[in-house]
Amino acid sequence: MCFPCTKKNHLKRCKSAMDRAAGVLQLALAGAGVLLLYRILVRLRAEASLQDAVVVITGASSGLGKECARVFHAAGARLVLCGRDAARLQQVVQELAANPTGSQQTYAPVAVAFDLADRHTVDTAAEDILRCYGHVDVLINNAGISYRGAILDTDISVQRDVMETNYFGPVALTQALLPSMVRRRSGHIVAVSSVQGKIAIPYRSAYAASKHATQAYFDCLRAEVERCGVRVSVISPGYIRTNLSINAVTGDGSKYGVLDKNTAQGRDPTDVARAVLKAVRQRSSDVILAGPLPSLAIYLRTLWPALFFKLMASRARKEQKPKDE
Ligand SMILES: NC(=O)C1=CN([C@@H]2O[C@H](COP(=O)(O)OP(=O)(O)OC[C@H]3O[C@@H](n4cnc5c(N)ncnc54)[C@H](OP(=O)(O)O)[C@@H]3O)[C@@H](O)[C@H]2O)C=CC1
Ligand SMILES: CCCCCCCCCCCCCCCC(=O)OCC(=O)COP(=O)(O)O
Repeated sequence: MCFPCTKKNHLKRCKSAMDRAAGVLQLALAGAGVLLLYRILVRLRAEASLQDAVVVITGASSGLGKECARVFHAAGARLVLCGRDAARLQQVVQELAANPTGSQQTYAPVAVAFDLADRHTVDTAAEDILRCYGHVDVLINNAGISYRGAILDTDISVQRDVMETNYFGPVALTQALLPSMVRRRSGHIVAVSSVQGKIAIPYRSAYAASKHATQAYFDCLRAEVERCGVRVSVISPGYIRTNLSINAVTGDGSKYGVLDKNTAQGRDPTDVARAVLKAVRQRSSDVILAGPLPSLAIYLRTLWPALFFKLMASRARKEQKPKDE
């Protein structure tokens, strides 16, 4: 009796079917092995790519930018660190230069200080950046400011100022550096956006609008320059433990000056910087670094907008200041 199928006189046919199945299984295993090997090789090739790479980081004087500087420095990148305050940048340069890491060859970073919100300085800064090493491999548009306020109480100049820093500044720097990347048919542009580039939360209009604009611009750019060998990643983190909320502007342009609970309890900036490094290594297009609730909110905004808007209106009512009532 044939053991596998229990039919009498069936052993021969059944055996050959089993042989065939074993052959198919072997082939599948071999295929999976080749695929795994290929992926490991692709990964190794990508992981090696940051040694000596010229990486420009804006907003490198504090928070996420400073942590990005640390992790890209440790990966062997040649850094150009940007921010408004030359002295704070110099401090980061010295900290990194004093910290050679492991067996990796590291380089002392260079600092280029300029104000992203000043449209007259960005082109000159881009020329200074290009003069450092002759080209740029990775541009990380990280600098940004936050905002707190009701639209009714917010001066239009504040709406414009936040857009200048968070949107037009990075766009101007990107467009100034892009032609050289396209000429070399190589480069990677990262935009640090936010969960608020995917969903808009009440009393954050200027910030959320600037991040939505960032998402849209860099999505367009990704599609347009892929054929030129230039990659684009948009990173959308949830709360990160930095001074962002302290530096936020309010409706009248004054500084908010408070470390919000959400920000204080946010992710470790080093972890987020590692995720930025991974996105560059893996050439990821769009990365959301958020917990389940914000991620669910992003899906809800697309799949059930009416419910999302109701939840946001209820949030706005709860946050409403007494003077608005
Ligand atoms: N913290 C959070 O919860 C989250 C942050 N993000 C994003 O991460 C990015 C980094 O913010 P984070 O590290 O948290 O905040 P920080 O306030 O610590 O860092 C902001 C950086 O931007 C620089 N900067 C601000 N304005 C300008 C300007 N006009 N020109 C040039 N540089 C400027 C600052 O440097 P200097 O003042 O010396 O010029 C500083 O280095 C931002 O784009 C933010 O929107 C996204 C999601 C969550
Ligand atoms: C099932 C869905 C329920 C809806 C819940 C809404 C959840 C909203 C999550 C919001 C996450 C926002 C992350 C923001 C990250 C960021 O950019 O932070 C920078 C800020 O300045 C944040 O300002 P905030 O005033 O919001 O602290």
